[in-house]
Amino acid sequence: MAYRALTEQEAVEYVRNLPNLFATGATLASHEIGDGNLNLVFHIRDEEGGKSVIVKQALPYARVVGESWPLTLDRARIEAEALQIQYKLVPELVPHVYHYDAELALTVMEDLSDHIIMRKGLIAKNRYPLFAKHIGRFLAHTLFYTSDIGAHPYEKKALVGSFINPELCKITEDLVFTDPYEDASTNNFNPLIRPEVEDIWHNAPLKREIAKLKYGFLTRAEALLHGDLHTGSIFVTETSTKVIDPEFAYYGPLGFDIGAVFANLLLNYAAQHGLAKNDEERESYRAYLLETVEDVWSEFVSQFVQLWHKQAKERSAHVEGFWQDYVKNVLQDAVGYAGCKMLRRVIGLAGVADLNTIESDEVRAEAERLALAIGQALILERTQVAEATDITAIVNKTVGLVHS
Ligand SMILES: Nc1ncnc2c1ncn2[C@@H]1O[C@H](COP(=O)(O)OP(=O)(O)O)[C@@H](O)[C@H]1O
Ligand SMILES: CSC[C@H]1O[C@H](OP(=O)(O)O)[C@H](O)[C@@H]1O
Repeated sequence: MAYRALTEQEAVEYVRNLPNLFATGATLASHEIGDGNLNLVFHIRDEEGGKSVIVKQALPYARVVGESWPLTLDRARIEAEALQIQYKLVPELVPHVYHYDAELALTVMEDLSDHIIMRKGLIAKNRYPLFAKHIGRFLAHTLFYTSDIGAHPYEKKALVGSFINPELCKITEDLVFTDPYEDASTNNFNPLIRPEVEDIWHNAPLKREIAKLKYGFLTRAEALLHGDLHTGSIFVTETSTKVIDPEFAYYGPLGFDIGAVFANLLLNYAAQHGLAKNDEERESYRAYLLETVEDVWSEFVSQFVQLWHKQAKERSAHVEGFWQDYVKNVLQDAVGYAGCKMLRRVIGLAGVADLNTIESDEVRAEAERLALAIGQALILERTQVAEATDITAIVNKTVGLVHS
């Protein structure tokens, strides 16, 4: 069937014709529930039997802007293939793909509506005791087994070829690494923080460090990344974690995915200025978020190093001292990328609900100033970071400076 964007009814007819999903004649209800920046997402449910699926379809443009921003449909293939690779590595942490249709650029997958999008959960100040363990495992396994250390050299090169994702990478290159640091037309920030934003535009040492981080993103094909691992791409419950939406997947530096997780926890940390009901609640939730950042790193590193010792295919992996140097670089990259991702969410095109749900412009501006200060400190101080507690120290020091 030639490409066209489906209506809710057409999505029902589409899944009805797929084998082994719904009983013949089932009454299927369909709702378009997409709230992301790019695609259509249909939730389709058998009203009697209760079974449900998700149909995600790429539009030939970026939904958030409209037809004036054309965007490749190949992102649906990238997403479906990345989900399938991740599912093989960590099946409990990724939705099951039932069907992929290249012509229609759509994927039919497991419905995760019994989970909550983590960003919403953090805004509600929920705590997820197993999240760090789960996401540490997701990161360690997906990054290790697709890297030059854990994959066969031919397999790795073939994967690099399949995941050339130029248009989606260009979005990241522009929106994460370029536009926020100059007076770009895509920027969209609270007018009250213009002085702080202009300081960033004129901060030459900061821009030099961001240029280095961007160059790493452009050139270092280290592992198959999720590519956009923010808390809006993670579904959670108290006992389960599922990672969705890897349409930005490509071969890049490992620290980029880990940094995305750090950044989004720390954006919520900054937003607690306006989200928490009182000082006690704010401090307690912030402590939880910092502890989670540390736990994500320690879970990742312990699982990654274990895989390295037991499963490495690359012989140089066993050269004395190499794994320690490698892991230190990943942490410092993650800290730098976290900083860029914090700055882009405050200054650039696509903001985050954690900050945007703060109603008062003045209170939101205070939270945004803190996010900008933390982001800059992470970028500038990343090369001194040797363990995750150093991230906590940078955040605490920055909070002290902002409030002194
Ligand atoms: N597998 C799924 N199960 C349940 N809901 C989903 C699923 N995938 C996506 N959604 C819903 O659709 C929304 C947008 O999905 P997402 O993949 O983030 O789209 P986009 O690529 O446009 O950002 C999510 O926030 C979530 O509410
Ligand atoms: C014009 S795309 C902006 C922004 O949206 C993507 O996120 P998502 O698809 O999860 O909403 C990605 O972060 C892009 O940078």
